Amino acid sequence: MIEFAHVTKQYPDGTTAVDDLDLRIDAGSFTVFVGPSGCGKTTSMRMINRMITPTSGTILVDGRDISTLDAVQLRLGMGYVIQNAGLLPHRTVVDNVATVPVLRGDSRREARRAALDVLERVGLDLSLATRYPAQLSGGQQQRVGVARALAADPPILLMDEPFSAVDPVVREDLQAEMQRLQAELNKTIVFVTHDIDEAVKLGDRIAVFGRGGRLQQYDAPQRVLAAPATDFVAEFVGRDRGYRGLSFRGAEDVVLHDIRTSTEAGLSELRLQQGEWVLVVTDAGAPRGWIDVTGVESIRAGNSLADSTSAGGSLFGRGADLRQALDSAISSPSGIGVAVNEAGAVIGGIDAGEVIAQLAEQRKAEDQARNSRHFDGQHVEATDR
Ligand SMILES: Nc1ncnc2c1ncn2[C@@H]1O[C@H](COP(=O)(O)OP(=O)(O)OP(=O)(O)O)[C@@H](O)[C@H]1O
Repeated sequence: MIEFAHVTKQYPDGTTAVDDLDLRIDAGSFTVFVGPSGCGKTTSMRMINRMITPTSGTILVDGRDISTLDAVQLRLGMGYVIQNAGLLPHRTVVDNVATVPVLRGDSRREARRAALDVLERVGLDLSLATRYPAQLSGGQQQRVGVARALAADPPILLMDEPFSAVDPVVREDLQAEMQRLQAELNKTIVFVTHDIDEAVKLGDRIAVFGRGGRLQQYDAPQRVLAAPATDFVAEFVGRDRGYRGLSFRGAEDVVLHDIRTSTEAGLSELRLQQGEWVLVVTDAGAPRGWIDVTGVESIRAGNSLADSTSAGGSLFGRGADLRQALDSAISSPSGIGVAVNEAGAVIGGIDAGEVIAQLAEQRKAEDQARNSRHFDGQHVEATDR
């Protein structure tokens, strides 16, 4: 467990970067520090590994005041990942990852063998292990950065905007990888980002920092979205917080309808009215794109399938949430969101109205549950009297 008790950091020029921070981070939790630029997230994180010393207050790790511990020993128990990975340019990937275990006293051979295991664990192709960092993509470098931080198997992982410099698609991959790794490793992770979507996606709890280094709210992400503690938090999480909140609601109760589908070979038989859409699928049932009457005419005129169909919207599968289901419907040219099974074959569709109806049902059930709790409370009070 990591505890901040009345921690303040003032820089020599008088800037208060962190103001009276009180925070308890449970062991094994994924905690995200989020907030706009300059609100003290990085300063707070760097005080955990003593790269920065607080002006006042105490930080405890597993009950021990870190100012009384040896800084080098302390850091050996904390992996540290930064933006752009911070790899040593003149060392190969495998030697970058082996750095800390070697410092800790492992033999180079042992450390390299362990490094290869960790590289595999973070999803890096082992053929890249003998390359130098400059010969990797940004996303690959970031995976190596995570592997390096994990190499000495520290109980705590500090990650400072680790995915900010990579493109959105790679970033989603890395986020998914982090979620998978955390489920496997159960580390205490502190993660800094200014991106509320990233915070909501990754955090068990998120700490929202405001201007002047003051903590505004420390809560589960769904609570931050549903009940912002201050106007600042409401403003920071943005106007579409209701939409983001959909990601905490499962789509398993949404009823799927049959969708009209056709294989490419079947298209010549197709008779469509204006405004009707058919989903073109492979022989195995995987979606290839939507086609309407204009597309069918285009096929008959000899154009290719790709030139005659509209690319499908996002797909959703088992375990999807309402946000993914709604996005699938909204992004689909036909207005129908497509659900697929694990093999990628179409199992049905929904329209946006049905997702909204599902949301209303879930809310009604929650209201009823809340009301029945109130009644129970009154009942207890009445009999107590
Ligand atoms: N060495 C320093 N000397 C003086 N002021 C500093 C120093 N380092 C940071 N600050 C100031 O402290 C405040 C908090 O900075 P910090 O880097 O912790 O914020 P942050 O929330 O991590 O921001 P960002 O997201 O931009 O990295 C800012 O006003 C910053 O300018």
